[in-house]
Amino acid sequence: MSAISDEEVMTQYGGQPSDPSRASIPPSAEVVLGWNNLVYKVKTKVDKKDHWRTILHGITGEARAGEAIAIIGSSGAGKTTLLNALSGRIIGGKLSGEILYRGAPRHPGNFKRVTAYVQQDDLMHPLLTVQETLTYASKLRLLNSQYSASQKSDRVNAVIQQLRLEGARNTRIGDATTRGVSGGERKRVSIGTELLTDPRLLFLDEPTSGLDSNSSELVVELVKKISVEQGLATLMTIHQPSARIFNIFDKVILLSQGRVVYFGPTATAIQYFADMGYQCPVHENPADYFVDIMTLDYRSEESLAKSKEQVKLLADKFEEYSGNRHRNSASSEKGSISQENSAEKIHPTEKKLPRNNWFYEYSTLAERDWLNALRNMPFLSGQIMQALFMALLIGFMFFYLKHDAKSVQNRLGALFIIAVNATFPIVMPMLTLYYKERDIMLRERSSATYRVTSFFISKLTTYLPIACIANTVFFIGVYFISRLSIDAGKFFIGLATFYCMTAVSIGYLLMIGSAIASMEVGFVIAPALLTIQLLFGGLFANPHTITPVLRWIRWVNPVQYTFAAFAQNEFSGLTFSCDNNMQCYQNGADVIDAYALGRFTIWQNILLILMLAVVDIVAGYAFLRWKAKPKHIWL
Ligand SMILES: Nc1ncnc2c1ncn2[C@@H]1O[C@H](COP(=O)(O)OP(=O)(O)OP(=O)(O)O)[C@@H](O)[C@H]1O
Repeated sequence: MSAISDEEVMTQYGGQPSDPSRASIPPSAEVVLGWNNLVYKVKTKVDKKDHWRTILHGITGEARAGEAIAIIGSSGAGKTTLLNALSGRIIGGKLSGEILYRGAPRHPGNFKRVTAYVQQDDLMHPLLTVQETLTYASKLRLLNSQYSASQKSDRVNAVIQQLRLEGARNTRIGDATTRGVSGGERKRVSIGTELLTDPRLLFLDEPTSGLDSNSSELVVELVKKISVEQGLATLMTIHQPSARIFNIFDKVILLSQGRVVYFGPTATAIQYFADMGYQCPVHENPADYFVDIMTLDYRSEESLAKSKEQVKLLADKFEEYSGNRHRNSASSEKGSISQENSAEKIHPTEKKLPRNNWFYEYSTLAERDWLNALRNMPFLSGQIMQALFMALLIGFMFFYLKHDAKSVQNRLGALFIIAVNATFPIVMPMLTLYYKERDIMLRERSSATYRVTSFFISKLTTYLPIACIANTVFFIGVYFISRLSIDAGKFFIGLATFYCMTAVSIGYLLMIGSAIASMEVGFVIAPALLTIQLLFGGLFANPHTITPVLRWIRWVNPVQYTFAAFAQNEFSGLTFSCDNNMQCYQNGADVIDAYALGRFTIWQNILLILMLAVVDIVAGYAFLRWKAKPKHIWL
């Protein structure tokens, strides 16, 4: 990392940049992105009436190849909104104006291919190493028609080298609970996954937030260097950069209250403000000084009015300076009056992007999912340990069932608990995993990385076998310790029924996790619905006696079908010895009749369970598709 002394920094503002990598971009460099008179409004409520609040007021500018531009402003100035508008990621509200990519209107599908967006929070798989993260990203994002496997691997190595990640190559990403790479390295991996595709435009939202000054400087320096080397146009929002970081940028957009107060070379910013009477003190960080003079001062009514006036004056002066004032205000008016004429447009369907074939995508995702699952020891051991523990507990609770009258209740109890064990212990831990992975998927999908189907099927084919393995341990344990019918046919039919119930639970968790955006809400709804399944499962209340208003629940209750199948399977052919003078069930058929569990045959019950599994899985997929659908406003 090249070190710049503070004095050098100070002298550079008025003079020539000293580092060749920071040389000004030639004016002949291609304009990669141009934007003209961007106006963005959102609907808010004022005194219970709808009111359109303008967030961006007619913003104009351009980004050239090789140029790194900082968007600076105080909190709420509109930095992220501007970045999102330029990168095509605005959701809701009305956006008008013009954005051109290499002089032509953008097409959502094509634009995504040439842009990279690094979000503020780095959502990545914590158990994968840096190398694995980048390798899977390269497999998923680079087209097989353009890159061979070895070229993909070369690309990963090049990015690791460019972003100085060699030392962390084999370190896991980590998260709040597992130690992994440092914050700076994590940010660089995030940037690396975006750079793999060799984009023409790079957007970064607050890439230095949460990093110490050295890591922040390294991130910005590397981004600048890569921009120059690859002819990338880079735009990043940044909150009060240090003087050294400020100096790395070629240009700066100073935003206040959604208006541009300055857009131009970083090197001339000090002089520009000095000419207006705002001289940055010699030892003050210019970025701090600029943010200071363009921030509203809420300490008193008087100071607020004064600062508002100052911001207005600065923005007006800049409009005058840039020669855009007349055009901007005229079009801005037009934008605010005419909704119909605004360029607001939501593209529900994007032009089809070239993609790798479905099976390649699926197998890459499934490989990544299995790797993550096998490394997730707390989860895996938790699943197996709970299966073992519950098998022992329930097995010994109903230890060595006999064939007397008392065994009927115990047999029913054991069968019901087996059915229930395919619900809560499967759904709750896997739902936590699914929520995390779904969010990573939504992030990765926003860069058009892969299809929703390949993600969804990959999850299904990872979760289901893991749940079935844990459930097999449980089933074998309970079955033989409690000594349910020792008959191979009955054992395997019972196990098959149990697997079907497990499939319903996996479908159910995928449905809840896809339909309900918030994990907190999902964690309230999922157990509540499972409890209803349990209550109406056929053991606590006889289905025939339940009030007709609630009786329909049995039709959609997999626990009831599972319990009925288990009971028929277990009780068929059993006879019970009754004590003298005691009323009791003579045989299994009496039990099935008494509990109204014989409405459907075993195979019909299994079919109904499978149908419910399919309904849950299809509904889960439909919800996820709907969630993953881009809802961006496009210009
Ligand atoms: N969809 C929206 N609905 C309502 N208000 C919005 C919306 N989008 C942005 N805003 C408002 O616009 C202003 C600018 O938001 P933006 O996130 O762009 O600010 P920022 O400069 O990035 O701030 P920070 O540095 O705090 O992230 C804020 O006051 C924000 O509340």
